[in-house]
Amino acid sequence: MDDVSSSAADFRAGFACFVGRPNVGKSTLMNALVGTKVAITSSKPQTTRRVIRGIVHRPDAQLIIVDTPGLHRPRTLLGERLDSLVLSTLTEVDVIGFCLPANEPIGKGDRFIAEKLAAVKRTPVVAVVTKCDLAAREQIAEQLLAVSRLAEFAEIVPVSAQSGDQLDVVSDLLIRRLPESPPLYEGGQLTDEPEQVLVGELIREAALEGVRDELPHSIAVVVDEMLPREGRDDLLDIYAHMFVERPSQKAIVIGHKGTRLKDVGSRARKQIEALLGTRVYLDLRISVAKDWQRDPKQLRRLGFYD
Ligand SMILES: Nc1nc2c(ncn2[C@@H]2O[C@H](COP(=O)(O)OP(=O)(O)OP(=O)(O)O)[C@@H](O)[C@H]2O)c(=O)[nH]1
Repeated sequence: MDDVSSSAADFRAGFACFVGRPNVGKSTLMNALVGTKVAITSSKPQTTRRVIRGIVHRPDAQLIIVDTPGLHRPRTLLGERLDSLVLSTLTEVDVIGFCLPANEPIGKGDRFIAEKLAAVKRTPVVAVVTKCDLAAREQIAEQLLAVSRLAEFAEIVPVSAQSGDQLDVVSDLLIRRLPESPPLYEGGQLTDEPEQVLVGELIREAALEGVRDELPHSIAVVVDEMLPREGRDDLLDIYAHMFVERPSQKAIVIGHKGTRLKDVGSRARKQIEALLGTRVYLDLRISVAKDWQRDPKQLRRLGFYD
């Protein structure tokens, strides 16, 4: 049996979140740290709209990662809500990881976030220089220097989520800033995001595939129901609704004679089956919810709470 009393004394547990411009590799880094795919990654910005937690379990610590959407200037009501969500997350966590890619110069967006972070005085910020596999050694060195001039950071650490290089160092640096505390979650638990939300994200990801330029942020997904098929323990019925803002967008998602929608459904179904480890029947509908991004009532219905 483990000696619980002695290990509890040095155990650390707490919360971290990653911020950074869209597309800097926050979700990929979190997934790599946690070791399983819980957030959605894509090559286009702002796919992460919800706070998703992944948990790193170590013998000496438990690091609960809250993944935040890209911090950006508000453009729509949805944008404003996201930003206030991000800012309230920042004050609630024990440590913040500020991601800046190694292969792009520091820009306006990074400076904007650095300013916001400077206002959150209570929480230590570790600057994480991401995507180091994409940059040469000198470029990484220059970036580390540039980051050190950007603001005061508790630490600056280079990492590649792709190659796995320095992932353990990132964990260590974050964990060092957590309070001494017994574990907050049971062992083996990887995420406390309700499965329904993850399933919705997978569907949204499949629906955006190939049409991101036309419909960048105009698709929302609500999973109405997930339940085992009666008399079967190997099949799950999932009923989900996609919402777009205009009839023209609906036509794009459906495609010629419905071929695209069918394709979206089958791609999403495969991802969901991989996530849940069971066979899935997916009933996927699409509706127009006019200007849902600007309408507080619709936003609440679609799961974006105040
Ligand atoms: N080569 C390389 N690519 C990476 C690495 N980390 C992320 N990427 C790629 O960069 C792109 C963006 O990564 P995400 O993890 O979705 O970025 P994000 O910051 O979470 O983006 P938002 O959700 O838009 O805020 C994806 O195409 C990733 O595959 C890395 O370490 N190396």
